[in-house]
Amino acid sequence: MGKPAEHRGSGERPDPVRSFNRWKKKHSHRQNQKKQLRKKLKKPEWQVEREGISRLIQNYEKINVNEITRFSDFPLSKKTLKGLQEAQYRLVTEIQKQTIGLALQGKDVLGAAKTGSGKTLAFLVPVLEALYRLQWTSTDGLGVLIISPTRELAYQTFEVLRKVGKNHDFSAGLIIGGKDLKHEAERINNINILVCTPGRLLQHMDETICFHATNLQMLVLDEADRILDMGFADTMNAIIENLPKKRQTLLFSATQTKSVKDLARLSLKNPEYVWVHEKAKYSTPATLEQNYIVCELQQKISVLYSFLRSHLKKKSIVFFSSCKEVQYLFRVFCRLRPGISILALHGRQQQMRRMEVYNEFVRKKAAVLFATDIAARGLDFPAVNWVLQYDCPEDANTYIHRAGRTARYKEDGEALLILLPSEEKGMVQQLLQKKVPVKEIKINPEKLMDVQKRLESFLAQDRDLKERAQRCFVSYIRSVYLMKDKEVFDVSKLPIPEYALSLGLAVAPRVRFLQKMQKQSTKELVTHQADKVGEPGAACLTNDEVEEFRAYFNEKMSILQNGRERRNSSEDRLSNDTSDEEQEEEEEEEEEKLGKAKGSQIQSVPGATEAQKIKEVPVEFLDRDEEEEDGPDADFLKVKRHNVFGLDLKEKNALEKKEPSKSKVKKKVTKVAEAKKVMKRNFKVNKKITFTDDGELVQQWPQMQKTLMKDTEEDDDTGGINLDKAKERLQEEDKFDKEEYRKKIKAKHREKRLKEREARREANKRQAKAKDEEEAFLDWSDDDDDGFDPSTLPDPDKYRSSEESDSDDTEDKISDTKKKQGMKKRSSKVEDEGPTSRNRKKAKWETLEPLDTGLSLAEDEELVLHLLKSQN
Ligand SMILES: Nc1ncnc2c1ncn2[C@@H]1O[C@H](COP(=O)(O)OP(=O)(O)OP(=O)(O)O)[C@@H](O)[C@H]1O
Repeated sequence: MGKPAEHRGSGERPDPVRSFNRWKKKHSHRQNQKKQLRKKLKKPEWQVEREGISRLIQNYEKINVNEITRFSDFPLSKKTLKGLQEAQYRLVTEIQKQTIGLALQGKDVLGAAKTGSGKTLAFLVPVLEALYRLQWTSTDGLGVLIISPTRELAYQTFEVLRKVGKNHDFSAGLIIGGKDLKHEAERINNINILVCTPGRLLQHMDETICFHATNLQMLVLDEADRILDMGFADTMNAIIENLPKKRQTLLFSATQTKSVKDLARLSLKNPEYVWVHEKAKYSTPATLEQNYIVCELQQKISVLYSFLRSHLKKKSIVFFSSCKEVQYLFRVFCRLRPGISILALHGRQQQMRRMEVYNEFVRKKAAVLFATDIAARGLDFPAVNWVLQYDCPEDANTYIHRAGRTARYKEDGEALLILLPSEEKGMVQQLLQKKVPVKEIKINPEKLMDVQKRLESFLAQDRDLKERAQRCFVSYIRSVYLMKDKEVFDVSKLPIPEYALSLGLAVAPRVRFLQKMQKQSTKELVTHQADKVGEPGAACLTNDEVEEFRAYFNEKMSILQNGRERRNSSEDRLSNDTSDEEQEEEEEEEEEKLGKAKGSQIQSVPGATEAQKIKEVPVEFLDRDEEEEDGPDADFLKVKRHNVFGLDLKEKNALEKKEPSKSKVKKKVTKVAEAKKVMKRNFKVNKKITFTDDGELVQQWPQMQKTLMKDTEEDDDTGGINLDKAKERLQEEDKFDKEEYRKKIKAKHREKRLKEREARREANKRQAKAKDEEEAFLDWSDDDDDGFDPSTLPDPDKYRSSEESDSDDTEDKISDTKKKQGMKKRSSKVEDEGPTSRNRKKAKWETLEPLDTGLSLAEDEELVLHLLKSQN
């Protein structure tokens, strides 16, 4: 093949193998020559890299934001671009487009963009490029510090960094606490890019000897406004003190801080402020549908349950205001079995558990995550359909971050906010001001499932769960009480007893801070009134004014009074800080006084069943099959589009107000009135009676007064405490007790003497029998001598005191006396023995106190004479 036909026949065909070998030789020679030439011309790798870097730096100035659509349009290193491509990031988002260029140019940047818009890459790409530019190595130490407000967010950022930076040679570390500090300290010095939480970082700055940040090139604050707010202020100040002033700083958040003070603290140099959605109509993603419902506090659990039942195939996050709420409701909902897997994430969990939950929720397709605000910022759980804000967020910014856990990067999502009637006005106003488009929707009352009874039964069976419910109760009320925005959060408007019932608690636990608040407001009121009275020319209070004051006071204090009433139940006592019992007692005393001052204004807690009735009005009980699917319940919130039933919760509540239930119109009963009622009926409250073995009745509580004074009956009718009378009565009681005690002791002594006499008589009889018996006894005493231990002897002092204190021990003491008599006998035997042994025994006995037989002197003498006689 390949040769002309005429040559074939002639036989001069060249050998193809030979010609190939010839060609091969030539070719390889040429290749070798080329190689050698290239080798001569080739620059070292570092040099090539450096040249590449300088080309990149030159291109930084040429970056034109308008021309950028892809990451590759930026002058980025091949290693970074490769990492981005491998992670499927090609097109840039708006915040990435606008900030990466500025950051590459070495400027300080404040970047703000809606949730889920890709801020993480907007700072990670410049981070990698910054160190690449400087050809950073592990020996150069810490080059970039990325601070996140929560452990989960730091972990997530670290994971993204690992993904996009995998082609670089830098070392990256995650320092978030919950792990061994020593273990971290060993590695921290080799880390080039450190992702951390503020607290743990400061701990290392303080405690890890070799750790320093003197070479730091860049500081990144993710969720900057959160990190710079009051909660982290001190920690951040301390961290910043340890950082070099000459560095680049990047701040990112969906809700940006503009506080000049904060920025000055961070020593930013002419920062570039980039708020990509500043001119957008809304501050939340366009793909996020946002609604709110208004419902009573006591209905919330049922609303949540009904919501979950109607979204069984969705992925949702439910936000609560406190860890203890999450802890309790997580347990309760697991028991309620709504038909969807439930997870809980809060700050009181162990770090390992937090990570497990985080990863589990990332993996799940349909699940619900009960979380506190630690999950509100930055977390990027994939494909979350719903965000339900069970408790009203602290402010509009918190709302934006929470809601932003759904509808991320071009995805759809829905957010539902549950508001109490008292929170609605203030919160909705704030949201609208922040350009958050929220609409009110209604719950379909027919789909609302009441779970209170089930909760009650869970709590009746499980004491631990009950305690959790109590903690949840206090914790929620405290969270409302501590909120800064008093226009939205008014603790005095919370229906406390009804809320307790809705958690399954029959009695609302005591809430100490409310009591303190009560005291404070009382003081304020009193001073206010006193000022009024003290004013020159101020008229004395009229009856109307007194009534007005009462009404005002009543309204303000009703919650606190309810709390105090409940506190009387010892079983349901729940103290927030149980450290100071005395103080508690003082407080109780003061409150007693306060109670007296308030007189008949004290409002009683509505009975459990009554409150339940009120609560149950708008709720329909639907006993549904646990395993029911999405279908039948799916229209739980559909009424947002059409209020098909023409009746919403608000209207129902209004109806309720028009036709108040019996419990509502019921006259308020004061403690005094209740006590009088009880007395009239001649009841004895809280009386504990036990029966002795002989069937005798013994009243254990309240302790019976033994010295009944004649005027007791009269006194009781007057109500209150007459201190003088009480004192007298106590003294009388004291005398009576002493007298009784003396009698008891005398009787005991008498009994003892009789027994002794009896014993002596017996002994006389026996002596008369024979001397042999006596010798036998003495022999036994001698045999036992070696094993004798003086410590077994009764302590005469003890004997005396115990004799006085406990009559039940009489028998033992008598036997002790007998032993002592035995000892006396033994000692007389010792007299008969040789000098050495006698001395030894003596040494033993010398340590003993003179024995007290418990007999009178005459009787003792008689006994001794008798014994001597019998020995002779
Ligand atoms: N250029 C991109 N191309 C494709 N996906 C991207 C890009 N940038 C970011 N994403 C994806 O968008 C999602 C949201 O990104 P990111 O978590 O950075 O948002 P964020 O703005 O920081 O949100 P938040 O304000 O809630 O913290 C992530 O899943 C991320 O992988």
